[in-house]
Amino acid sequence: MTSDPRITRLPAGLQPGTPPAATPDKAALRRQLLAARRSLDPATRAAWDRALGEHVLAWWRDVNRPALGVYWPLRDEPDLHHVFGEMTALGGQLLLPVVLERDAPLAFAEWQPGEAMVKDAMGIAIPAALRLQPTPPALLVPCLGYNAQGYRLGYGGGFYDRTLEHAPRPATIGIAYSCLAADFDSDGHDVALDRIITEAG
Ligand SMILES: Nc1nc2c(c(=O)[nH]1)N(C=O)[C@@H](CNc1ccc(C(=O)N[C@@H](CCC(=O)O)C(=O)O)cc1)CN2
Ligand SMILES: Nc1ncnc2c1ncn2[C@@H]1O[C@H](COP(=O)(O)OP(=O)(O)OP(=O)(O)O)[C@@H](O)[C@H]1O
Repeated sequence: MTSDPRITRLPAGLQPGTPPAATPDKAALRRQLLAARRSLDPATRAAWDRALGEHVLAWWRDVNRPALGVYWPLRDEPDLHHVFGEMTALGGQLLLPVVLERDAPLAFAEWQPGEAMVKDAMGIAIPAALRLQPTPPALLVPCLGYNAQGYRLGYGGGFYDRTLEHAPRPATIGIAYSCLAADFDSDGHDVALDRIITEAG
């Protein structure tokens, strides 16, 4: 097992550390980044998830907040399940995002690692016993892509942006593999994340 980026199989023109050229077409960029993430070698992905988990744990030990919004990985997003137990042991309540309606902010539900899950209408895993809570003071935000200014590209629902436009704005940590760095312009409604954590730190 290795974290050597040379063993990844990325599409031509999308090698680690080489952001793709700026494109005005976010749909095309989403397809490109989804393909890049899907094509990651499983051993590399596992090593990167372990490294990401360590960085997130170190951040969580420092920030000392009562609750953290995490995510259940979708479409080859980094999987941080291996550190969620330890994060709970450190004292924080974990919450998962829940889409209650389109064109609206996310809701958040209390979640304990290991509890029963169901799929919602969009096919996203949510706790079977939905215990809704206010937006947490800190959020891990999965990024399909991210740019040098800390803006994120998601799946096009606008849910995180609509969540972050409300006060009090949570501390936001974008989670991504470093090969998903991209060059795109932010839109007026986009909210920059406080920090992006990748496998590199
Ligand atoms: N792991 C994880 N959970 C999450 C999110 C996430 O980004 N990651 N979300 C973060 O928001 C919410 C789900 N958001 C989603 C937004 C759009 C689509 C979706 O299928 N979009 C269509 C295109 C829609 C359009 O262009 O209008 C698609 O991709 O085909 C799926 C989930 C809540 N849970
Ligand atoms: N705060 C907002 N107010 C109004 N419309 C918004 C807001 N945020 C996003 N939108 C709209 O939602 C749609 C998707 O936004 P965007 O492309 O930024 O999604 P995304 O961040 O990739 O998706 P997601 O957060 O669900 O993963 C766009 O049509 C955008 O105009």
